[in-house]
Amino acid sequence: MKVAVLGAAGGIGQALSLLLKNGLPAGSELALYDVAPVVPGVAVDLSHIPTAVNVAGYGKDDLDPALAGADIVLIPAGMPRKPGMDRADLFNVNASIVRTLAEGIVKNCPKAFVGIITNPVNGTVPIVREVFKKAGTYDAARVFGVTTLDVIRAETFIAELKGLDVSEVKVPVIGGHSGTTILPLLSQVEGVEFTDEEVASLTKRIQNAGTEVVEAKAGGGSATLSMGAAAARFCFSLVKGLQGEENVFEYAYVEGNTGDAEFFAQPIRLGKNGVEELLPYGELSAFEQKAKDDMLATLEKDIKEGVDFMA
Ligand SMILES: NC(=O)C1=CN([C@@H]2O[C@H](COP(=O)(O)OP(=O)(O)OC[C@H]3O[C@@H](n4cnc5c(N)ncnc54)[C@H](O)[C@@H]3O)[C@@H](O)[C@H]2O)C=CC1
Ligand SMILES: O=C([O-])CC(=O)C(=O)O
Repeated sequence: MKVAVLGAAGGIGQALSLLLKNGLPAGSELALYDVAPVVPGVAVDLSHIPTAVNVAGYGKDDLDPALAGADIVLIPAGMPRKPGMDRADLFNVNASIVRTLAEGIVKNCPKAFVGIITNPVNGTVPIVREVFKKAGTYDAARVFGVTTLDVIRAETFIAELKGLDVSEVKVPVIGGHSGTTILPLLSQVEGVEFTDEEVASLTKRIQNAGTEVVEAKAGGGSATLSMGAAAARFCFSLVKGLQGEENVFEYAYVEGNTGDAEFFAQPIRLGKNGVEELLPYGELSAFEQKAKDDMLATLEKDIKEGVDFMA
């Protein structure tokens, strides 16, 4: 198993790479690519951890060897938000970074599973699709916008509020990955009752959780450690699917079949081909239905921005 992390020297990249070094199956290869000159040092640093995962660092001119033969590519490369910015404000800088990296994937590992973390996820995932389509290598079952952070936040906040064991709390989060496009389905959380006020305030907190971190870091960036944990969880699920394990489920922003928007986070079953099955998100409460109806225009605009960038 070879996993490449593109943007590996950044805040997310380093946290994620640490978790992968400790958690990938024995014999795996971890390829760390970044344009920052510190990346070989990050690789040397990690290589001193005693696990049977081989780590190699690749500098800015070595995208091709970093990607050669990769089974999974995770992309946290690009600029994070500062206070006062929306994720959409990152589009101009990050769109071309994602395009270049996607072109590298086409050239070196067109069959890899690709997890896109770079914001704005609503628009960067369509860019990757367009690059792959142009090259004739697109397979919707292998391209994922990573929205796992929304899921783990929802689980954490609900467990805290209700005094539950967080490992037992499961929360569907559908839609996109910014503001109101993030839609937690609190009506489907098993064994918990919420008042209308709790539904309204929890939904808002989950939607604004990224901004909560951006403001707390006060100009020092956005979520990196929780995102590292979220991306590692998603990667380990991809690995389990690839290894033939059954019943591996996650939520991700994919070109799916909900009929809501071209790309939409929905439940998926993972397997050897990536998305093995697209699952329905079930029944929505009146509150959730309205929230979904209200945000679809924003999500569609974000998707169109990504598609238009490649036109
Ligand atoms: N999907 C999600 O839930 C989340 C997404 N993010 C996004 O992840 C991205 C990265 O965030 P951080 O790690 O905090 O930023 P960071 O600034 O700490 O790290 C970004 C890294 O990308 C590298 N980079 C820039 N251009 C590159 C290129 N062309 N090729 C390879 N590497 C390149 C930089 O050198 C840097 O090391 C941001 O766009 C951020 O908004 C952040 C949190 C959650
Ligand atoms: O808020 C941001 O800019 C980073 C992010 O996507 C998140 O933390 O969910």
